[in-house]
Amino acid sequence: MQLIQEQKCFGGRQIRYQHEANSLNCSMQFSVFLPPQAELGPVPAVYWLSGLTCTDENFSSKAGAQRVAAELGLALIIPDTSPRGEDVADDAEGAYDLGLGAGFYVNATQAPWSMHYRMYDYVLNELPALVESELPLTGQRAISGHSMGGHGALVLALRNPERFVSVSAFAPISSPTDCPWGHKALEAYLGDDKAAWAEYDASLLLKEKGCSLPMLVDQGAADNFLAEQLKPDALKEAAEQAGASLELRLQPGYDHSYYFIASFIEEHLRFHAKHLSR
Ligand SMILES: N[C@@H](CCC(=O)N[C@@H](CS)C(=O)NCC(=O)O)C(=O)O
Repeated sequence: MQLIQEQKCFGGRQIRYQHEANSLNCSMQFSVFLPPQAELGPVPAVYWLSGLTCTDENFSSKAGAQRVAAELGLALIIPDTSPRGEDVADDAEGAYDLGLGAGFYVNATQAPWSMHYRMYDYVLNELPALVESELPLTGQRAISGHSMGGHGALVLALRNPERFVSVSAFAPISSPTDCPWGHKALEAYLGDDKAAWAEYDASLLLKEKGCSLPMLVDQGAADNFLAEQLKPDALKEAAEQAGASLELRLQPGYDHSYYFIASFIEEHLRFHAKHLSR
């Protein structure tokens, strides 16, 4: 991987890398924050998955996560939200919720998407293997994300609980099989195989498999997407049925923006640090 940008930040390093991603058949950029403790030895990592329209730079520049990550000795690993490049398929109308910037963290099975759209494999396998071999990381991982990325974080953790110590989300798409964003993406990427859709629905996975990991979810009560797209009640019901340890907090007055994320990212990082240090 090639370093393409670096800034000092809270005593640590905010870095941007580029590499050839085998799972995605394209060149990708991602961001990393290494806390000052990484100068002395390996540190655990929190993976952050962003939402629709984002690149790795939205979280890096808007969430203000570095101050607390530096205090807690946590690395932040921030991938992009879809494959990229001129030969990568995009929605014909350039819609923001399909194609570029909208990979939904799935392995697409349908043409033309299946050539590049394998963000599930990329985030679960290729990216951790790469950063853990090249950077001072212990291999302990927590995962979090926002909206489409909250969906990705929950699905990755629920399907692979042995890979993570804890999971959290901000305004996740809690049941993509039951909302317009999810329907559109899952139909395009996976076709009409509803069993395949269910493998990417956090509420259905939680109901079916339960979850041994600690889960923290924050949702803004003034989020425009809450009722139609996000549906956190589905996640809450699934957790109750499965006896899983989900803390779901409705935050009065907060919307869907990075102002909401910036307000609670400290609590999420402290939550993950508690589990990563065990
Ligand atoms: N553009 C869409 C919404 C896209 C959106 O809200 N994206 C969220 C994630 S779902 C985001 O993080 N946007 C980038 C940003 O705020 O920096 C719309 O206006 O309906």
